[in-house]
Amino acid sequence: MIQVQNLSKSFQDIKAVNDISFTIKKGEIFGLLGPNGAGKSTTLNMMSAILKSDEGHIHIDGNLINGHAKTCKHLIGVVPQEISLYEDLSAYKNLLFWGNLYGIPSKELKDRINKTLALIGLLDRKNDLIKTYSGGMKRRINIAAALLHHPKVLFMDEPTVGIDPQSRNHIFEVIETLNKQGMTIVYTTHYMEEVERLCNRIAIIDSGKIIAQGTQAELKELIPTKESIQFEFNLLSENDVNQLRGRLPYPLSQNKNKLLVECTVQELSKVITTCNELQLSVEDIQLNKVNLEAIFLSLTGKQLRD
Ligand SMILES: Nc1ncnc2c1ncn2[C@@H]1O[C@H](COP(=O)(O)OP(=O)(O)OP(=O)(O)O)[C@@H](O)[C@H]1O
Repeated sequence: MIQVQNLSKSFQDIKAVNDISFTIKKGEIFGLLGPNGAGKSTTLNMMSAILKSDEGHIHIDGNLINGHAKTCKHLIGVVPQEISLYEDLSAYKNLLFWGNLYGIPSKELKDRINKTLALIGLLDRKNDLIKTYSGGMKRRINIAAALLHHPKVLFMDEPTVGIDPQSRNHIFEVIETLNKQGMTIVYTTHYMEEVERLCNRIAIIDSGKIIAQGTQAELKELIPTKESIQFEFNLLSENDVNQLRGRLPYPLSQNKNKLLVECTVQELSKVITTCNELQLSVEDIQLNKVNLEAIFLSLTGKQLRD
């Protein structure tokens, strides 16, 4: 559905996007994950023809996009980072305004607005002024505005920044419903939990470059670190650790009363049984998962939210 080839963009001497390429299949939720300033918005702005690229090509549903805003208009729905609504108008009137910009016939538009408001869970608030809405509700109206013209793909630029957890969940549910209906979605964020929950495939972007891409399982293969489980005991002597070493086939490392065992969750019961046999009382257990944060750290030497 989407092909991005060797895309680059500079602002004076800042190389905001540096020779990136990726392909997105129809019906996928594709995540662009990276810290602030990584180049996510610049990429999305080029993909929606808001910005012209210096180099490279973008094709969406067979159409060459490269700066052709007209081609994009009906193909793409864009949910920008900023809320773009009139505070003194109701949600319904805001959506009427957006729908008219797309030339949707008025009878059809009313029906679409009601359906879209129902989808985002705000039909009962449709006549309330936007200024009475919470930040999260405004975001949901922003999403509705991007859907009225029935685009084939939806671009969402950090749609959950600065909103409460309940609205965040609501937005996730909307995204999942849209995706089930077949919508292809490009989702940018610096929250790894969001891409872990939502995205089929992910490109990790840093300093304008894609440093890794693939499914979560593929990305996890990129680093040698395995899952590990940390046990905390009431008391743990060197002799206890030696006994555990003799009985367990996993690498162990001790730090005072804590023991790091390089095993998977599936192997946890074996460790607990052995601890019970040795009469070691486990106080706490913590799972250290190989997540995207760990992958980012391993590939760049820094935290996602540095
Ligand atoms: N219009 C512009 N003029 C000058 N520099 C820009 C412009 N837009 C973006 N940049 C710079 O390009 C780089 C990438 O910015 P971009 O907004 O694409 O990053 P991002 O990953 O979306 O981050 P954020 O989450 O902070 O929006 C940054 O160094 C930014 O300062």
